[in-house]
Amino acid sequence: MFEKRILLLGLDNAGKTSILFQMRDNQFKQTVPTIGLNIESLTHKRYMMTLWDVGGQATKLWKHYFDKIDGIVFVIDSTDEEKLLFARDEFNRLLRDESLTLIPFLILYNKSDMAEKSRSVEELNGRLDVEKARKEREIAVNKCSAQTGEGIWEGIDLLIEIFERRKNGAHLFPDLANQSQQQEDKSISKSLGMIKSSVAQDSENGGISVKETKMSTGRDNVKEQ
Ligand SMILES: Nc1nc2c(ncn2[C@@H]2O[C@H](COP(=O)(O)OP(=O)(O)OP(=O)(O)O)[C@@H](O)[C@H]2O)c(=O)[nH]1
Ligand SMILES: [Mg+2]
Repeated sequence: MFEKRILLLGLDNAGKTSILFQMRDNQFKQTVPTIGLNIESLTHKRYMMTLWDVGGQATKLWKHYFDKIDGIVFVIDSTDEEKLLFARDEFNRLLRDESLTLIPFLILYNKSDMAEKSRSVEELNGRLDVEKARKEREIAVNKCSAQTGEGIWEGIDLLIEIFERRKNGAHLFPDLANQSQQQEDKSISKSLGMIKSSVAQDSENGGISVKETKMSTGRDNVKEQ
């Protein structure tokens, strides 16, 4: 079983909580605007996913949840012409955020059940400039409806395909992945170096005093350079 932390982001009223409840309960439930967040852990295929549904009214607070996440599901109301521009701004802000450089995205164009108002994937992709963003980021896209449930799991499966590819060492942007790996390795060996020298100092002062220094690298088999 693989554990993944996934953030559900998007403007208020996009349908994040409705999607989360549909995934959890297999039915459409009435929601109220989210103040704070909802968290649900769901198992799908070989993945244990913890989904963090963050309220869309306070977009400035999103960054507090960026640490240690594996994917972002960005939900857009496909029927809301007026809000598309704001959604694009927020989407671009996420793409520019340095701590998210390697994070894959799934964009869900929600409310597809409102057939008359719901825009096509092609049009929405164009409005968000998804093709441009895809030049340096893995972005899956799907239309869905939290009301009928259609398209949600299909979208999640696309995200899982990205996780699977990466697990097998096939990163779509290997240069970016390597660069970030090297930076991580450097900062880890720097920390290990600091621990070593502090232990050495202690033994010079006569006696071995082992300091309680716990480190979590987040990775196994870290090689020192
Ligand atoms: N027709 C239709 N309505 C939907 C769908 N998804 C959500 N809604 C409605 O859209 C409104 C907002 O849904 P929420 O799930 O609360 O939206 P949210 O993104 O969580 O909003 P915040 O918590 O404010 O960020 C509610 O009235 C939902 O019933 C959908 O797929 N189809
Ligand atoms: Mg909500």
